[in-house]
Order: sequence, then structure tokens, then C-alpha cells
Amino acid sequence: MTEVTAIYYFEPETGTTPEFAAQAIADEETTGTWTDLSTRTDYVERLDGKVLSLKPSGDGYITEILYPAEIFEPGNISQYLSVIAGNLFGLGRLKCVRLLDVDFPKELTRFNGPNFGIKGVRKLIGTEKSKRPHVGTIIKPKVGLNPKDTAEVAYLAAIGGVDFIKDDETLTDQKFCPLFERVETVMSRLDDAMSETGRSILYAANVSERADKIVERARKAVDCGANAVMVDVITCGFCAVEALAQDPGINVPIHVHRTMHAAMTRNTKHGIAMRPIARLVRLAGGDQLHTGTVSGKMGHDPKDIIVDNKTLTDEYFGLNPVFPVASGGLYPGKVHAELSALGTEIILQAGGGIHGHPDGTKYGAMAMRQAVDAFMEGASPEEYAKTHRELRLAIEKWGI
Ligand SMILES: O=C(O)[C@H](O)COP(=O)(O)O
Ligand SMILES: [Mg+2]
Repeated sequence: MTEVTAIYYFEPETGTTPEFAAQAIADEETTGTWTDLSTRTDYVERLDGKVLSLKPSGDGYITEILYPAEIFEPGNISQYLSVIAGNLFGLGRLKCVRLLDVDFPKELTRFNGPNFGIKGVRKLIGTEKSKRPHVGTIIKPKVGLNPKDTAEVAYLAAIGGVDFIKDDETLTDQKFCPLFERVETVMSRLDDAMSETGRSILYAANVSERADKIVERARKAVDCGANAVMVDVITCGFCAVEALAQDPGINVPIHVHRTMHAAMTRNTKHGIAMRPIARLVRLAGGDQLHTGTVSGKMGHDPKDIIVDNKTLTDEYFGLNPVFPVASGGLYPGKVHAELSALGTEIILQAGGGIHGHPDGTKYGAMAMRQAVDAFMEGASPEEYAKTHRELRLAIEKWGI
């Protein structure tokens, strides 16, 4: 394939034929507009968008649009998005339209991709051989704790057995918990946990910030000891992920949160599916990306998550695979369902499901790890809970 192809679901407005609507997308995003143009020269014609296919689907139609590769600026993800996911969403002749997937030719995928990816992150944690899923936690309450208490919660989660700790998406550098002080305090307590347990634990500090400052902020977080950084990709942009991944001073994994994504991904008839977002995060260089859970608190079709995760892990122009993250409403009793559906090449994260444990954070973390161990050993969580108190208490509180 040498050109870009994008697949859309759409429903035309009353009085608009599907053929017209599909062509309107192709025109708007390439050389056309709502009328013919006196400025159109012959040599522009090669850049016209084309409708490759159009077929009925549910209440609407699925169309595949070809965009000539030449209209894309290689390496500029913002510009890619302006074409494949630009003005078309507002076209009045369409009732709704959803970008389902996109395929780029090799010349437009010359990105470095994830520096660490699954393999690199597993190496840091020491799970290359065991291949067990990683367990992570989000410090809760998501905002409000001071650096000292944040560090204490991180320490307890770490000695309980988590591999990964992260800030929540709304915690950046507020007065009640200044970022660099938080990083230093958390890392100091994680050092304690690491020497006590002999395990490696990553802490991703949320460095989300304006475009011209995010790299500097991340560098400083790394200087303060952060051994991972986190960025909110939808609010900061794909280029923010890329800027972090490209910076030689930020030699730690990049955890990518997708807060606000549901404004685009949730309506199955309009917006942008998770798959193109996952592809772009991989190109941009995210090492870990939230793609959802099959049994958690966020509403989406579990079938989609399996495909989205494959987008992160299947061969893609030689780029490192991204570690998929299942997060949102998970607790020990749900681990079995998640791993059965999504496989073990995954990071399972629990905030409430760890810090809400009847005996507290340390025991919540132990319960999550026990649930993972049960799965890896082929035991049911109920069976394992008979000999593992922490898991039993979690199941008594939240069920399966
Ligand atoms: O950012 C996340 O993924 C959420 O904060 C998860 O929190 P929860 O496990 O308490 O739902
Ligand atoms: Mg969160």
C-alpha cells in the first residue's frame, strides 16, 4: 500500500445520498470544498481523495476513503489528524460519522515508536521470563494528598506487591502536592520498598503540561528520580508524547493516559474509535497505553478492547509493541475475567480496588497480586481465596 486509507461509519442527513456523503468526506479532506473552484489546476488532480468502497452497515454505511500519501507531511501527526479526522466530523450533510481505523503506508510511519515497549518495561521490572501480567495502582484519592502521604500510599502499595504506581490524570503540579517535591518524596519511599522487597517498581509522575513546557517538566521529574513519566495524550496531544519519547534526557518509560477520549470514542456512531488513537500513540512512542477493561467501571464494548490491544502488540512497521493497560473500576475479583479476555501481556491497574481494601493499601495490593497468581496457577479466585486472606477479604467486599 502506498496511499493512506481510512474507514468510516456514517449516516447521511435526510436528502443526502450515501454516495454524495462519502465523496464529501473525500473532497473536504483533500482538494475539494462545497463548490467547484476556479483555482483548481490540472496538477492538483493527483491529490484528490477517492471513495474506494461504500456498503450499508446497521443504520448507516461504511466507506473506505483513499487519501494520497502526498498530502501528508511525513512525521507530523497533528497534520495527519487534520486530514483523517478533521473537518469531516462537522459536515452538515452527515448526521454522524466515526473514524474506525486508518492504514498508513511505510513512508508515513517512520517514527521511532516506543523506546521501551512491553519488552523494555518487563526488563525493568524483571518479568521477562515469568511473563506474568503487571499490577499497577493509581494513588487515590486522585487529588488532595500531600507529597508525604502520597509517598506513604505508594510505599504500602509497593511492599504489597505492585509493579507500577502512577499519578492520576488530574494530578499534575497543584499547590497541595507540588510535582517535584512529590517525585522526590515518593521515590525516596519507593527506594525503601525496593530495598526491602528486592523488587523493581516504577513510578510514573504525571508531567502533562503545555506544549512548550512538557519536555522541560519531564526532564526535571526524571532528574528528581522519576523512573517513568505519564502524559494525558488527548488533552496534551500526540506530539507531546512524541516530544517526550524523542528527548534523550527522558530515558524512562512513558505511560499514556487517555482522559477525555470517551468524548470521541464512546458514541459508536460518531467520533473516533480507539484503534486509530492506539496506532498514533504507538507511532508517537508511548510505552504503555490505557485501552480499557472488559469488566470495569467504564462503558465500552469488550470486543473492541481485544482489537485495540492487538493494534498495540501486533507487528507494525517494526515498532516496539506498547504495553496495554486495563484500568478503571478493577478489583481483585475481576482479575480473572480481565486476563481470560485480554491475555497476560497486560498491566492491570486498580485504584479503588487496592486502596479500598478492608485492611488498607498494602493488603489491597497483596490481594491483586494473589488474584494474578491464582490465574497464572490455573486456580479460580474463589479457590485461591480459601488460603489467601487478603484475596478473600477483597472478594467478600466486592465480589467477583
Ligand atoms: O486513571 C485510572 O485509570 C483510574 O483512576 C482508575 O481508578 P479506579 O481503579 O479507582 O477506577
Ligand atoms: Mg484516573
